[in-house]
Amino acid sequence: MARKLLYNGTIVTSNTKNEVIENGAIGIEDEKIIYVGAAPEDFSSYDEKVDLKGNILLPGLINTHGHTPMSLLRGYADDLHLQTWLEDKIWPLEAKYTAEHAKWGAKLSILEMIRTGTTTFVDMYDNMDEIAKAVEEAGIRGVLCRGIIGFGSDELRQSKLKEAADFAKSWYNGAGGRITTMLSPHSPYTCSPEYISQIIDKSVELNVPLHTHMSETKFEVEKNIEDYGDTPVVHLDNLGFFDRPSLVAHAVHVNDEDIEILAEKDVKVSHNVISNLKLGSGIAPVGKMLEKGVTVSLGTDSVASNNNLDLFEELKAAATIHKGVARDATVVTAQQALRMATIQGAESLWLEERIGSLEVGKDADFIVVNSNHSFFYPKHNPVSHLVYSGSGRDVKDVYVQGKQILDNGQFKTIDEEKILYEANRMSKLLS
Ligand SMILES: CSC[C@H]1O[C@@H](n2cnc3c(O)ncnc32)[C@H](O)[C@@H]1O
Ligand SMILES: [Zn+2]
Repeated sequence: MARKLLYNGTIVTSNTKNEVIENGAIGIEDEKIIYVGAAPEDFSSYDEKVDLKGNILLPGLINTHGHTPMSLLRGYADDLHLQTWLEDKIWPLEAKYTAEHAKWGAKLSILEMIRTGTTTFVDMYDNMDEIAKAVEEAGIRGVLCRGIIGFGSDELRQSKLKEAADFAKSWYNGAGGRITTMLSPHSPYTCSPEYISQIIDKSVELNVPLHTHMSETKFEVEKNIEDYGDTPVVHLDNLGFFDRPSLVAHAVHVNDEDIEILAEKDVKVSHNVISNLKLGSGIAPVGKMLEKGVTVSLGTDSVASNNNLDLFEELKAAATIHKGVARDATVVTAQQALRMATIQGAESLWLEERIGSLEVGKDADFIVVNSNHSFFYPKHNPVSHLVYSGSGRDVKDVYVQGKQILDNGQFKTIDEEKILYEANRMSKLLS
C-alpha cells in the first residue's frame, strides 16, 4: 500500500462547512483520502511527500453534460441558433461520423478536460464503447450514456435502445469503478412519449439513472405545449421520468410550476451557461432553482457550442451572469458556483459518497492549481480567485482515484501529440 502526503498548500475542501485550510495537507493511500487537515508534525508514515509550494488543492471539477466526440467540430458552426445549428450543420456532419471519429474526438475532449482540471464528466453520444475505452486508458472518470434520438423506423428505435441498454449494463462500474452509466433519450422533441416510456422502463430494469436535454429553448417549450399540451417538465413528469433518478441538461425556459416539480422530484439540473448563451437560447433561472432547493451543477455541453471544455470559464460565467440578470450581486456567490462544479456535480451523478469534496474516506480525485502568479495575488480569498480570476490553464496536477494523470502540465497516461494529430486528421475526413 502506497501512502503519499501533499503538504504546504491551501486546501479548498468543498465539505459541508466549505472549509479552506491554509498551510494544509492531504494524505492518500492508494485510491482513498486518509487525511485532510493542517500539515502533520510527523511525516514518517508516508512513503512519498509532495511540497505543494503554497498552491491551491481542490476537488477535481465535475462536468455534468457534454458530447466528447463533437470536439472535432470546434469552430465549424458558430453564431447560429440551436435548431439551425443542429438540423442544418451538426446532424448532417454527425451522419458521417464513424467509430474512429468518436474515438479521436473523445480523446481530444478528454485531453482538454484533464488539462483544465475536470476529473469526472458526463457524456451522451453514440459509439460509446470507444468513449469508455478512452476513459479507461486516460484514467479520468466518466458517467456515460448512449444518446438516443427516436427518429426513423421502429426497428431502428429498438436497436438503439438495445445498444444503449447493452452499453449501460456492460460498462456499469467499469474501469475500476471509474465508469458509471445512464440511459439517455436525447430530448422530448426527438423521442415520442411511447419511446420515452420504454426507456424509463429499461432504466427501472437496469437500475440506472436517466439523462436528457430539456427546456433548452423557448421554441422547444412552445412546440411541446403545442404537441402535448404541457411544458417539457410537466410532460416528462407525467411520463414518470422524474420518478427515476434523473439529470436534465439546460432547464433554461422553466416556469415556477416547473421549478416546483424539479425540486419536489429531486431532479438534478446541469447548467450549461456558456453553450446556452452562444446558441442564443437564454439564461436559466439558476438563482430561483437554488432558492427552491434544486441541485444545480455545471456542464459545458460540447465543444461545438462552447467552444472549449474549461469549467473555470463556466464557474465565472455562472457566478456573474445571474447577478446581472437579477441586478443583485448576492445571487450565485463564488462559493455556490464552486459547489456546483464540485460537490453538487457529484450529487447530480449520485456519486457524492465517493467524490466532490475532500474528506477522509472519499476517492482521491483532486487538482492542484498554480496560484503563484499575479492572478492569485494578493492572497485574500482562494475561492474568489479560483472562480473570478482563475483559468483552466492554471491547473498543474490532476489526480483521479489516487493516481496522478497530469504532472506539472504533462500528461502521464495519454499521448498528446498523437491525439492532436489524429483528431485533426479525422476532422478533415468529415468535410
Ligand atoms: C444522440 S447523441 C447526442 C446528440 O445531441 C446533440 N446535441 C449537442 N448539443 C446539443 C444541444 O445543446 N441541444 C440538443 N442537442 C444537442 C448532438 O449533436 C448529438 O446529435
Ligand atoms: Zn447537449
